[in-house]
Amino acid sequence: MPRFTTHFKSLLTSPPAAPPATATGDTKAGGQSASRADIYAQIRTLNLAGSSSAPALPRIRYADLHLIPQTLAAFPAFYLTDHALPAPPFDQARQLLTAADHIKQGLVHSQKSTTRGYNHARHQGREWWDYSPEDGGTRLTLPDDGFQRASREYFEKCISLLKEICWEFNRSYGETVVPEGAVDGGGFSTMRYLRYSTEVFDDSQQDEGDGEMRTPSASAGYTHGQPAVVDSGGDRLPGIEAHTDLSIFTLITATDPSGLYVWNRRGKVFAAPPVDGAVLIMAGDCMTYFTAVNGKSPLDGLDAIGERTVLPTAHAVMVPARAGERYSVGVFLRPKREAVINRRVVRRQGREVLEETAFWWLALEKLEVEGRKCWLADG
Ligand SMILES: O=C(O)CCC(=O)C(=O)O
Ligand SMILES: [Fe+2]
Repeated sequence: MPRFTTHFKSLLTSPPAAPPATATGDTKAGGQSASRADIYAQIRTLNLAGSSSAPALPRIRYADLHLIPQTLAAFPAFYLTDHALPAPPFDQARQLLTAADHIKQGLVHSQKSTTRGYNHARHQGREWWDYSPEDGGTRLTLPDDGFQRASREYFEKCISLLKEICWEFNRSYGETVVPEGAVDGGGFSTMRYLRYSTEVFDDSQQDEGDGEMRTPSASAGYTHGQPAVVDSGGDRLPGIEAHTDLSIFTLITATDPSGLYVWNRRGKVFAAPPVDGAVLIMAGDCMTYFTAVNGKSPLDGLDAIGERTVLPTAHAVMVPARAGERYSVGVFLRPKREAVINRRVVRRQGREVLEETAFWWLALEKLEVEGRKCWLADG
């Protein structure tokens, strides 16, 4: 069976199925997909010019959740406004990510989990800590009641909101898009505090800096080897390489300076700066499995892509040189490990059989992808 990587490559670099009539995000004339080099060139240009010169992402009010399914079939992400979420826990992110090294060391997961606790990977201009929801967020965390309360509250409220968006898909389409039991108890959801700063560069390995974003080689952690993001002058910038998230939905809030970019299936880049009082919502890999054409899977390539299919939001962070530190908080709604995320019909030994894909399989398969995450666009 061809690798998962190849299929996703073809999904994201081939002209998409016709968007719905109301869609405007994807209808760039010509329908040509952009190469990875084009996308990074666009991001670098916007990054230098300031994000206000980039096309804007749509804004949806909480009262209009029903607009989300059609919006996500047309745009790679959207802002949600007028929600009732608490203030994002940036102070908590700062508190943890600027704590003394010996404190951070005590928060590293003993089994080197990449989704629990303080990350053990080398620092490539960003560092991060993952909230562990088990036992009410009391594991691998700071021994501080205020910190724990604010983190738990933000995580739980965001997860409830993302679940509401899932039910909105089911309601809008009058059928089960997101299986009900998949996110019971929060599934395998988590929350991440990130800090982007030149202070956290790892200087043990230098890069020649030829103006390309780097695909880190696969390792037990997120990255190793070169810094992830290098600008055309050879400056290393805090950032995160191009990827999609292993989630159903991801909710992001960030401080200035801006630095997050998302792009659609035709390679049109949108800036996603922080917007006061709004949260940014992106689609994760699971949405493509949930919204594939009936009986098809993203593993079937373009055949799986219909009008309603939501592709995972490709995104990258590049913080402008000398712009100062950026903090962000990402909340990832994920299914339970054993949840079936897709059923497709395949021919085996001359017979048609129904094949089920479980979330744990997708998670493992994604770990196999060379470079782990940067497998979206050709180029
Ligand atoms: O910092 C951000 O805005 C994005 C972080 C991100 O993409 C991730 O952790 O998966
Ligand atoms: Fe991400």
